[in-house]
Amino acid sequence: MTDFTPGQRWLSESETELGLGIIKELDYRLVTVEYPAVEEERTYAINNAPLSRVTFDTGDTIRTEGELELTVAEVNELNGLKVYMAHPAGEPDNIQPVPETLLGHTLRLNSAMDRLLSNQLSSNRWFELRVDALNAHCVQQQSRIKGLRGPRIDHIGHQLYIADQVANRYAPRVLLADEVGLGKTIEAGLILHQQLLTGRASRVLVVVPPALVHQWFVEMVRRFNLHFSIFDRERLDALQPETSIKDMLAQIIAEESIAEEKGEAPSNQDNPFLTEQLILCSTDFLAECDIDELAAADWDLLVVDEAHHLEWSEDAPSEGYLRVEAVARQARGLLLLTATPEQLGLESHFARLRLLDPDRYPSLAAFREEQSHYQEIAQLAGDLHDQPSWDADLISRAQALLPDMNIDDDNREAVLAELLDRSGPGRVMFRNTRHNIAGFPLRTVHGYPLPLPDEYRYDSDESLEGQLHPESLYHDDRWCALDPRVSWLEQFFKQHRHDKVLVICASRHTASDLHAHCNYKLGMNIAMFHEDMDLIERDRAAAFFADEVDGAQALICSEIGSEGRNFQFAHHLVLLDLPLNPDLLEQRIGRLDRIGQREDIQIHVPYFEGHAQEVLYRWYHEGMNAFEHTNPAGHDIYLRSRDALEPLLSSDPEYTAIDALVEETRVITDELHTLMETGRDRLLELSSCDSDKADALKAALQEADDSSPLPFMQRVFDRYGVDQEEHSDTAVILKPGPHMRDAFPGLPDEGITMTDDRATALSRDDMQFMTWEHPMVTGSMEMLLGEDRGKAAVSLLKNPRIKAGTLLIEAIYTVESMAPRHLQADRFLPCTVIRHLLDGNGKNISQAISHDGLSQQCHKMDKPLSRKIVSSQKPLLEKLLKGNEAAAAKEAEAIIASSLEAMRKEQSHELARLKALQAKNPAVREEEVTALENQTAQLEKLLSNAQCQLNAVRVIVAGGE
Ligand SMILES: Nc1ncnc2c1ncn2[C@@H]1O[C@H](COP(=O)(O)OP(=O)(O)OP(=O)(O)O)[C@@H](O)[C@H]1O
Repeated sequence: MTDFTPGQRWLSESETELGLGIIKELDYRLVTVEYPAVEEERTYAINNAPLSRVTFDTGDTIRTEGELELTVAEVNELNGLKVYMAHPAGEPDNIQPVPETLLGHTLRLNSAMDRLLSNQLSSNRWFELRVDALNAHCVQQQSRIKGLRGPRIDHIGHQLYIADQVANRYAPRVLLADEVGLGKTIEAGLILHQQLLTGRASRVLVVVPPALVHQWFVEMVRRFNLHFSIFDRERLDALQPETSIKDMLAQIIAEESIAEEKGEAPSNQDNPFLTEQLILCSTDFLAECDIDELAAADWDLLVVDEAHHLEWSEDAPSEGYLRVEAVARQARGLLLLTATPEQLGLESHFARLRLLDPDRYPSLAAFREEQSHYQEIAQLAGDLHDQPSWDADLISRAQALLPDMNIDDDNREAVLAELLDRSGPGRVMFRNTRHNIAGFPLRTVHGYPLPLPDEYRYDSDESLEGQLHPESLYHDDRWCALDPRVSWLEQFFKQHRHDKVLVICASRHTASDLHAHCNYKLGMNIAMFHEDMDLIERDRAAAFFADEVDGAQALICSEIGSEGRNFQFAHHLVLLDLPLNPDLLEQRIGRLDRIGQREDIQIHVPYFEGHAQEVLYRWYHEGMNAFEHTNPAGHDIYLRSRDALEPLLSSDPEYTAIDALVEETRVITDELHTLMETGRDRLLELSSCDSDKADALKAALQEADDSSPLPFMQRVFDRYGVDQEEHSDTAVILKPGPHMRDAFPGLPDEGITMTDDRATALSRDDMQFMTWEHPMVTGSMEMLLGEDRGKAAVSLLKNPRIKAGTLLIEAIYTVESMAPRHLQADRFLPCTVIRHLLDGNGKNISQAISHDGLSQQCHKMDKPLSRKIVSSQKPLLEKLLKGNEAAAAKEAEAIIASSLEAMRKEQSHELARLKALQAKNPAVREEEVTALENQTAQLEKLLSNAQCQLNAVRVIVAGGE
């Protein structure tokens, strides 16, 4: 077993990018290593920790924490720790003791050169595979469309645009508010995928209504390869260690008293939410769990779906809102999803925006005030967007709204972005509408007036609920026998025998009575979906409805079926009653009117004549045209027509009064639509999608699809012993081969079928979609690059035009910064490859001969001969490689300088924005400005210290023909 001593310096063999580790803790089984350069820790099993001890010998150069470079003159050891006696170059008398604990945390490794010179050689093929993996890794890291190419989705412009805008942000906080069914879940998935793939996030909590837990879980695995753990009460109980109450109390008291002594919050180490990185839970679970514990679980991103339920008012914020707020305050990033952000009114909408960006939205009064200027801003933003010229009038209007900004000819785009950000809903909210996306199916409504049965003639003092849903006053299903909607539905099912029909009604009692009636009395086979069923029953019902061959013709669901679910395979929607809330109506229609719907949508509304139901039907249809078109102003229309509407919902409304209501509603609708189209919605349209950029993204993704990883992976499979079998033109079957020594990333024992063709992947859920972002591909690249194989090789060059015996060196350097993940330094400096090809005089001739061209002529050289060549040429090889270090470093300097420039530009822009907000809003604290400045200083230091390392080297000896 290896002997570890706290304080010793070790290097992770598989993750050298962590820098020089320091042994922090040990027990009989585990060793914990701290990596100060990246502020991370790892714990390994002692008996197979992938660690190498780092020590230095006399004559070596060491670097101290304070970046002092010293030459080792003598090495001493004290209690298992090295103490280096070292001096600055050229000052041999100035000896200073340097305990190894004080060594710098980054390490300039030259393992490729060391391996070459010590004759630890790999074959030519391993070298080529390593270089190809390295190049591919760098291309992926530098790609503009990183994170967008792997998901199994169609390329839809507005989604890609939003994902691209948001995913590249540091700890994004946004409201995804596209209209119903336009793909908010997909946008959130794209953002998560990108953030996780780049390491910007690693801990994610997703909270969704109970009815959507399973759908989210499946969608995340199927489309994004993201495996969430579902947390519920049972899982939490199972995670709690069995402790007696006495032990538990003793433990709590002990922890609290220690924490109190140290003035700290209680320890997080038993927090059950830290046991998984990706957690999915329902809003019900959120309502009952220990919210402090959940909030303390160090989330990089919190995602809340159907966020319109977070109700808030200045005096009485809802419990649900407060709980989300508790987690959102501590989580670094936050994504809120809702198609109907104003469903519960402006206050709640404001409160959600404030959760996202408290600096930008300090008070409700200021928000109201800001909204009143939207038209003026939208006018200017629209002119900036539409007009080619940048005339004096436009400049002076822009200057008036952005007084602190330097406005000139070159920064038109920046001015528009700044305007949308500071004065419009800009950076925080995205909303795409059917109005700005072409290609959606038509919606047609069919009203069916039916006679009101005498049994439903209630007094006018009956509750609104009773008037709207007369069947709800029955305690059993007798109403089914007398309600003409039921016999109408029966006929409807018969006439549409071959169509799928979704039936939505408000209450679970109505749904289950109707279901029982259709199934047991009429002998039909219909599915049901309501809140009293457990999650598994509901998902089974939805799957039964979706089944094209043996499935149910219809699904009858209560209001919970109107949110989030995907039923676009049906195009007939029956609304057995109508909700009072226009946004809820939009949610209902949205089950069918969503991406993937291929037919025009038929909405069927049976209603009672001369009854509240007719009032609602006409109010929606004739007053605001809400069935056939999405209605962005629904909530406001409701607020303004409520006083005229509600009295008519009691019994026997006058027709003249209904006509008047309809007319009044039409006027209000026109007015509000015009206001929105020229104000808020125009601003949102400008900030939510830029079609040129979306088209460019689609084109880039198409190009990326054309460069499949399959040829590279086939070489990897060969090297690691994975069996490959052709499945079809576009797919391959992979299985562990008999000679495979270790597990291969992402390859199950029973094998897997993969396709690199997007269309096949979209139609075949049983296949994995192989892209450069698939976990099998990223995992095998990580495995390959973490190995020593391929770092040093010797090969034989067969080219008749090159004299036999000619020696070349192909040196592959990488430039990378070593920085804590939270700084995301790779935004500015992604891993970059520098290739030099040296001739025998040390001249770099890489421009003349490419790596691929050279590789075609490079062949295997047998091991004994390779070793002989290295041994005999060692001084020359060392001289050439050491001599070239300065040239490589110079090239790296230019790369580092441009990364520094990009970083300074971006950080100063952020700082200017924050200061501008601060001027407008005293809630922007000085500490935030200081934090940003500190972050910039840290990035400045870390990027300046980025290293250029020899990552792989090949000696090439020409051998004639
Ligand atoms: N890019 C895409 N490729 C393939 N399918 C997609 C894509 N975008 C959306 N879909 C499908 O369209 C449907 C609607 O998408 P999604 O559920 O993300 O919409 P939403 O805006 O979240 O809906 P809601 O407003 O109802 O919550 C889903 O079935 C989804 O799988």
